[in-house]
Order: sequence, then structure tokens, then C-alpha cells
Amino acid sequence: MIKSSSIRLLSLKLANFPKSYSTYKALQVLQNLKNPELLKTGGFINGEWITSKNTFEVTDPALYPKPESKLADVSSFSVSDYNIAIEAASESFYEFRKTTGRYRAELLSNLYRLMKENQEDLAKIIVLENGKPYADAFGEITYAASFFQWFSEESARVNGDIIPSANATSKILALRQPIGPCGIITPWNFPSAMITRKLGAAVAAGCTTVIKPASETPLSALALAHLSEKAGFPKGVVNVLPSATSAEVGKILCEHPLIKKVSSTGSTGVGKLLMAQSSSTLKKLSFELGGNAPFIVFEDADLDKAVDGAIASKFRSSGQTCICANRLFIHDSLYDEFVKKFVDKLSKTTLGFGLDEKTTHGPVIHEKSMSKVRSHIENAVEKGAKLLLGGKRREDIGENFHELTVLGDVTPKMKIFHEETFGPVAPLTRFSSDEEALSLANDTEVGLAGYFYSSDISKIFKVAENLEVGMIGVNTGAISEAAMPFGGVKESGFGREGSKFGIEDYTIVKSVVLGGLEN
Ligand SMILES: NC(=O)c1ccc[n+]([C@@H]2O[C@H](COP(=O)([O-])OP(=O)(O)OC[C@H]3O[C@@H](n4cnc5c(N)ncnc54)[C@H](O)[C@@H]3O)[C@@H](O)[C@H]2O)c1
Ligand SMILES: O=CCCC(=O)O
Repeated sequence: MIKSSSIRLLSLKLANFPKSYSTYKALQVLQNLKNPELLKTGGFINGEWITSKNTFEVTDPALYPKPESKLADVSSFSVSDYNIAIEAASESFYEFRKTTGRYRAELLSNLYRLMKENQEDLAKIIVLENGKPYADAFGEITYAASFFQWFSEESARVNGDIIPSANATSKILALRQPIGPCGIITPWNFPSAMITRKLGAAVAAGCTTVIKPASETPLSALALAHLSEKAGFPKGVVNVLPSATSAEVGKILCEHPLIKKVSSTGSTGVGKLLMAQSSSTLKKLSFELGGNAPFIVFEDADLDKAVDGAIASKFRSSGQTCICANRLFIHDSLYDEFVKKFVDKLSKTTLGFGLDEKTTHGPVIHEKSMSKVRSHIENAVEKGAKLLLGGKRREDIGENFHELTVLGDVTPKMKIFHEETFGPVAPLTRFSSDEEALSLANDTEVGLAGYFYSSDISKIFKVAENLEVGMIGVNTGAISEAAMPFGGVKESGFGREGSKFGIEDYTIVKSVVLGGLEN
């Protein structure tokens, strides 16, 4: 049990948000949410709101580094707070694992309904802490909530098996049981959906959770914690602890013996570190890591559809999506026309603040992302790539804004070919045969998503079978939904989220051999 002396109850005070916001409407938006209870700046441990004396700033990337960019001071929880939360999740697990799938389905569907009821507010929080346009943020909440709906439907169907035994007087029962308390680590690019995809599956299976949201976007995670409380989740099932000390608290999630599984979404580098740290307890792991998605336009493609698909895939969230097209391969015979149509459509987009109706694309998250975007463009141009659109920072809008950029004649000699940009840059490469396209596409250590456009059914099967990725969009640039098994191969990680496979990672199979049965 958590000792009350170790925690301080947080009554939500809007005073935790800066008062000097008259210069900018972002804070007014935050303070005028229809449901102000969604705004939390503490942490949620064992069903109680607590604060820490250490805090960190959450800022609006569209305004950063202006003083008005400050959205909130959020409590930063330490390893000792994590230890308390882990113990709470472990204690709660002993009861929660005994609950029925039907009961957990009810909790999840309550949470789904509450997300939909609060969709506008939740979307606004995403816009402010992440920078994506409101329409995208609203879409993220639809997507995020759909995982609770999906897993509420799956929850009552976590079936085991009865297996015939070689011994006539025995039966083998394979029971599916929840694995235990789970550590969940999530990134900033989908502040809500990357949590719900894991939390929905964990709860459906009967697991409890300790969640470390990205320090850039903790407000969305805390709003979800609030809604889980309203949805009737028992104490200790959902614990959310923002932290500015990711490495330390990540390590404790990996090394603590009471945590039985860690699911993390983030970069490949951090995934490797977490895997090494988890070896001491041989924890079950699921990793959704970085990508470098190929997007191939074969000569028999429908060009207009391919252009639309490329824009949707490459520039979703200004290129900050793990499954964004990262390298575009265009058949020689279509290359010039593709460039013309692609550049023409992209010229009609508008960079800006996410709550402005005209905005189609927002900023990148921070300076580190901006540096990578700049270095990929500069390195490519230096090595002979042609700048076909954009190419410049837009400091006139804000420090984190960068033009949507198209680079032509990109080759494997350039950095952008091998590294995930995670920003608004589309590198185009020509190819002349199917074999060449496949070999270029597979020339990378990661394998998350891939896309291609073709009207030849034989080619569709051949390419789909030979692309070294976990997910493929054929004649579409939008593949994500709760029903699709989400995950990668190679250094993009392992495990599948969403879909009927999503729960499996949160369960163990226990074999019970029932002997001495009479025939
Ligand atoms: N495969 C997917 O589903 C998926 C989805 C979204 C993002 N991503 C990947 O995530 C990356 C961008 O996100 P990011 O910059 O937030 O990634 P990141 O790996 O830096 O951070 C992800 C999470 O890990 C935490 N973290 C950072 N260092 C840590 C450490 N040493 N120990 C424990 N936790 C640590 C962060 O605070 C954050 O919560 C990209 O590579 C992108 O492709 C993958
Ligand atoms: O960025 C990674 C997740 C994107 C998605 O689920 O579509």
C-alpha cells in the first residue's frame, strides 16, 4: 500500500498553468476546455493524484522558445515514486487478474465512451503539447479510442485450448493468463494513441500498468488517467508517472522483478538499451521502434492515387510518424510526372499553429528534430540531390517550423537514405526494374512499414512477400487501424499491437495436464 505520507493529493489547480497568457490564445484554449478536469499536472498512482516537488516544463512546440510557449509545470517522478507505483500495480494485479473478461470489457467500453465525449478537449491538448493540426489531433483521438473499443470486444475472448494427450487418461489444458504488471513507455508523436494501443490490450488481458509517457507530451497521458478513474478502473490498474529522468525510470521498469513485461514505442537506440536492461530479469518485451519505410511507385501504378498516398503517408504529422514513407522510389517512366503533381499539391499546404483552421501542417517537436531535418537536407544536397520544393526553416512562423521539402535524385550515398528523418522531407529516387526497387527498399536495417502502388496482381503478391517489413500498404498510404496487427521486423522491433494478436503479448500460456481420467 502507498503510505499517505509519501504522497500529496493534487486537487487540480489551474493555478499550475501560467497566468501570463494574455498574449497568446493557446493557454486560453487550455483554460477554457469544456471539461477542465482533464488538465492534470501531477501523477496518478494507485488511484490517487499526487505531486512531486520536482517539476519540468511542458511547452507548445509551435511557440517554443517564446515564454508564452510554456503550458504547464508537470511533476517529475523519480525511481522511488516508480517503486511505489510498481508495488501498487503488483498488489492490484492479484485482484484484477481474477476479474472476468466481461467486466474488463465494460471498463474499456466506458473509457471508449468517455474519450469520445471529451474528444474535442483531448484533441486540443494534443495540438498544444504536440503541435499537430486540430484535424489530425481529432483523428488521433478517434484512433486512440478505437483501441479501447476493439479490446473491449476482444476481452471476453482470451481463449485457451484443450489439447488431446498422447495418454488416453489425460487431457492437456492450455490456459491463457495475464502476464502481470506491465511497464509501458511511449513517445510524443501520438501522445494518446501510443498509450491506448498498449493499455487497451493490457487491461483486456487482465494486466495492471505503470505508464511512463514522453516528457514532451504528458498532459494527454494524464487526461487518460483521469478518464480511467471516471470509467471505474480499480485502483492500481492504471498508474501514470511523468518524468524528466527517462533513463533512470526506464531502467527501473526494465529491472524491477515485479514488472513482468515492458512494452515500449520509440527509437531503435532506446529499444536496444531497454532490451539489454531487461536481460537481468528476462522480461517479456514488445518493441515498436524506428522505421525507414519505402514507398514504391511501379510503372503500372495509378499515378494520381500514388501522389495522394505519398502525401498522406510522408507528411502525416509533418513526417513524424514511425510508419511515414521515408524513401520514395519512383519508376523512371513516371518520375517527372510524379514530381510535377507531388510538388504541385504540396505547394497548396499551409504551415502554422494547429488550432488555426487553415493549417494543414504543424511544427517539428523540438530543436533535436529540426537539426536532423537540416542535416539530412544539407547532406543530400551536398551529395547531388536536387531541391524540388521547400528546403528552408520558417523561423518567421516559429523556431520549430520547417517547409515541406522534396528532394530529387536521392541515392544510397546520402544519409537520408539510411536514417529515419522523422520530419517533413520526401527524398525521391528513380528505379528502372522491379528487382532494383525491391533491393533498394530492403537496403536498410529496419523494417516497420512499406508501401507500393501497382495494378498488377501478380506483382502485388511478389512484392508484398519480398518486402522486409512488418506492415504493407498496397495502393494506399494509410494503413493504421485497431484491427491491423501493428509491428515491425528487423531492428524495428517485435510483438504486434492492435488486432486479435495484440492481447497475446500480455498473456502467458500455462499448461495443465489433467491425469487419471477414466475412459
Ligand atoms: N514503431 C512504432 O510504432 C513507433 C511509433 C512511434 C514512434 N516510433 C519511433 O520513435 C522515435 C521517435 O520518438 P522519440 O524521439 O520519443 O523516441 P525515444 O526513443 O527517444 O523516446 C520514446 C520514449 O522512451 C523514453 N526514453 C528515452 N530514453 C530512454 C531511456 N534511456 N530509457 C527509458 N526510456 C527512455 C522517452 O522519454 C519516451 O517516453 C522514432 O524513431 C519513431 O520511429 C515508433
Ligand atoms: O508513429 C507511430 C504510430 C503511427 C500509427 O499507429 O499509425
